[in-house]
Amino acid sequence: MAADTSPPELRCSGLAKTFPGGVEAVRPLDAVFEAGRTTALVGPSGCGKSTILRMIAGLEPPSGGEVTIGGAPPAEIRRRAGLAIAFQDASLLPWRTVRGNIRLALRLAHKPADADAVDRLIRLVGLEGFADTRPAALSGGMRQRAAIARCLVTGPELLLLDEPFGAVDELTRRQLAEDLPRIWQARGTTTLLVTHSVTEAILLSDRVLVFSPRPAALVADIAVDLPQPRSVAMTASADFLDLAQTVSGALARGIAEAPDTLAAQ
Ligand SMILES: Nc1ncnc2c1ncn2[C@@H]1O[C@H](COP(=O)(O)OP(=O)(O)OP(=O)(O)O)[C@@H](O)[C@H]1O
Repeated sequence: MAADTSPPELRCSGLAKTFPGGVEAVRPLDAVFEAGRTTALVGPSGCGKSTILRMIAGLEPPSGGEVTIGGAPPAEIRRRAGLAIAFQDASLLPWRTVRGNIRLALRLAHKPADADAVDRLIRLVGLEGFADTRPAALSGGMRQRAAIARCLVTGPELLLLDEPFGAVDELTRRQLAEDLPRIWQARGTTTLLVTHSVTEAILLSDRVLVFSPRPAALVADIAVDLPQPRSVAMTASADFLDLAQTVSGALARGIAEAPDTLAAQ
């Protein structure tokens, strides 16, 4: 792999956000995300996880601190189309088919149209038979899966996933949880994943960051040292259950130590 395409290290230094109206969403965050690793961000609803992801993507200006990706501001990785983001509301272009939306991502990233790669991803996310369907004729979960395929097709260096499986049924979710890490690990993609599911966080990641209720403050930084590749069957193992208890315990501690949370939500 050429040096300029190797996955970059992501660094948050004192990264903080207070919105102009005075809502404090993110307490200063110092974290380094190693290249090629997957980190899950978990925390109570509304704590500030999406705000962190948006600041990392350069879509929301921090009110304090900074984000650097490979030593440069987020605008740089966006300029070279090395960043892919899937948010909860899969924003597909309504007038394009599934295949058309995925191909467009390649075109916008100035990458060659690889019809085989597009079809492989469509199959991987379980949309075989819907390649020529427009978003309006898909379910919410199918749209999310199309958006995930669109993110992956460009082979991003940095992948930001915000509750990407929110509208996906349990069976497909399990399948995606097994299949997707294989893709991004094989490519050495640095991945950040926001999820409400402790199981998903552990299954998909090398590391879980647990945040307090708003304003999001880092409560725990937990290494997930389970072997790869992982399968859903592992969720019943003693090691997995131990980790799940550690993450749930940290979540509970964050809530207990933020007594003014309910009033502030
Ligand atoms: N543009 C904005 N202006 C003011 N407040 C905002 C803005 N965007 C988000 N917030 C507030 O910041 C807080 C954190 O929101 P954010 O979406 O980051 O939380 P989250 O942890 O991702 O939530 P969820 O898990 O429910 O998706 C919320 O209280 C939200 O209302």
